[in-house]
Amino acid sequence: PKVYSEEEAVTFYNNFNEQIKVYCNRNSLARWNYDSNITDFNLQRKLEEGAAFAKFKKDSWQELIKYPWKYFNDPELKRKFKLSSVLGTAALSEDDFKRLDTIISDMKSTYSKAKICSFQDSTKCDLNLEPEITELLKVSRNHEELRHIWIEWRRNSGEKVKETYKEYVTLKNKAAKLNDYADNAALWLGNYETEDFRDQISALWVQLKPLYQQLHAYVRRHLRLKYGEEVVKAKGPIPAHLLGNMWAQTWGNIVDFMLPYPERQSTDVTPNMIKQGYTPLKMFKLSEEFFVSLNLSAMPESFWEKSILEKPTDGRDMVCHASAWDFCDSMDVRIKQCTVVNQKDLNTAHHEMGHVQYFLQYKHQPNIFQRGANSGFHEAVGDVLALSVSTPKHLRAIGLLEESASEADKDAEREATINYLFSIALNKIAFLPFAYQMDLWRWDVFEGKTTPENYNCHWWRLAEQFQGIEPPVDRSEEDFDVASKYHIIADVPYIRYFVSFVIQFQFHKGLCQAAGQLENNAPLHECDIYKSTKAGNLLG
Ligand SMILES: C=C(C[SeH])C(=O)N1CCC[C@H]1C(=O)O
Ligand SMILES: [Zn+2]
Repeated sequence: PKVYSEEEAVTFYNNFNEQIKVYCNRNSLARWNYDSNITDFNLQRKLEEGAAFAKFKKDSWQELIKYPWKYFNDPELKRKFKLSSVLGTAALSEDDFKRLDTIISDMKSTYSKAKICSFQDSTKCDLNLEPEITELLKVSRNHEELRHIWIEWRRNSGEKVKETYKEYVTLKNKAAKLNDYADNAALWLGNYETEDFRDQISALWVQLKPLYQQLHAYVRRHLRLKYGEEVVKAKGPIPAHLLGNMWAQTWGNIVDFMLPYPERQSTDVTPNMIKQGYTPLKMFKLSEEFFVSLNLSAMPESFWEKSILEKPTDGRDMVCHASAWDFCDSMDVRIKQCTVVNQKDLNTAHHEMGHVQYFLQYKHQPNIFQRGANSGFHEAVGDVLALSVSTPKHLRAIGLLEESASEADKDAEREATINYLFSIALNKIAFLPFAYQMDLWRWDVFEGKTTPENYNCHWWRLAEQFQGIEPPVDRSEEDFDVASKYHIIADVPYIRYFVSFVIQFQFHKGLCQAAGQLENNAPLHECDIYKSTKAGNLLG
C-alpha cells in the first residue's frame, strides 16, 4: 500500500481543518437554535447537522488513519493527528449516533421543561428550576417547603429519565469501544492525558477532606440551631435540602444565619446590585471590563447582538443552564445564561466570560487545538477573575460594598475578613466532594461496577461518604436522584470542575505574584489582579 509522506500529511490536514470548521459552525448553530428554543423543528435540524458532522468526521478519519502519524517528525503535526484520531461518538453507526443524539436531546428537554407546584399554593404549578426554584432554595428558611421542593424537583426531572439513561450508558460505552477504549470512563479520562489522574484526584481529596469536615461540622451545628434538633442531628450527615442549593453543591446561600462574626459586614452585594439598578447586560459588561483591564480581549460586537443574557419572556422552552459557545469560525462567540441580578450570577457571568476569553485567545489555532489544555483549565479561567472580583477590596472599588466604617479598627477588619473567607469556603470547599462524586458515580456506571438496579443506592452511598449529606426522605430505586443534575442528563463530564476548583487558586496565586500583590507577605485573600497587565500577560 502507498506510504503517505509527512509533506502530503500537511496538505491533507490543512484541507481537513478548513472543512471541519464549516461543519463545526453549522453543527454549533443548530445546537444553539435547539438549546435556545426547544421545538421539534429545531430538534430535527440539530439531528441533521449532527449526523452530517459525524459523517464528515468518520469519512475523514478513514483517510487520516492511513498516515503513519506516530512516526512523524513535526511534533505539532503529530499531535494534530493524534488528537484527531479519536473519533468519539461519531464512530457509532448512523442509526446509533442519531439515537444517542436524540436520547441526550430528550433528557435535556425533560430537564429544561420540568416544573413543580408551589408549596405555599398547590394550584401554582409553573415553577421552573431557573429562576423560580433556584430563588426559593436561596431564600426559604421553611424546612418543610425546602423538603417539598427537593422531592418534587427530583420526581419531575431525574425519575423521568431513568430508563433512557440506561440506553445512554450502553451507547456511550459502545462508542468508547469503537475508539479502542475499554469504556466511556476511560475515554473521558483521556482528556487529562495523565496515567495516574484518578490517583492524583484521590490524593487531592485526602488532602482537602479535613478542611471540608471542619466546614461541614460548623455548618451542621448552625443548621441545628436554626432548624432544631428534630430536623438536624448533632452528628452524622446533614439533611440535603437545607443547604441553599438543589444538589447541596455550594452553600453560599445560607451564609446569612451562620456568619462567624454576625455583627460584621457581610459581603453579599446582591441588595446593592439591585439598589444600583444592575442589569444582566451590566453584569457582563463589568466582566468584560475586567478582562480588558488585564489587556485581554474585549467581546466582538456580535457577542452582544447574538448572546442570550436573560431568559426570554415569550414563554419558550429553552435550556437555561449557563453555557459559553464557540461557533468555530474564529468570530462568532456567545453566552446563553438566564441571568438573575444577584452576586451568584455575577460570579457565573465571569465564569462564562472566562470560557469566551479562552475561545478568543486560541481562535487562530487549528480547530483541533481550540480546546482547554485540559477541561479543568477551561473551567478555571473565569473563576480566577471572580476570585479577585469577590474580594471586599474590589467590591468597594466598584462601589458594590460600602467603605466599612470599622476600617480603622484592626479587630473589626480581622473579623470581617474571617466572614469573607468563610463565605468563599461555603462555595469553594463545600463544592469539592460533590464534584468528585459526580464522576466517581459515572466512572463506576460506565465501567459496569454499578448496574441500573443500584444506580440510586450507589449515588446515596457516595453522597453520604463524600458530601456527608442524606436525603430528607427515604429514597428507593424508583428514584434516580443523580439525574436531577444537569450535567448527568446533558452528557457533560464533571471532574473538570474539581480540577478547576483546585487549580484556580494556584492560577490566582501565580497571577497575584506577577501582579506584585504578594510583596511583604501581603495575604493572598486580599489580592485583586484588576488592571494588572503583567497578570493578564501571564493568563493570556
Ligand atoms: C456554569 C456552568 C457552565 Se460550564 C456550570 O455548569 N458550572 C460552574 C461551576 C459548577 C458547574 C455547575 O453549575 O454545576
Ligand atoms: Zn464552565
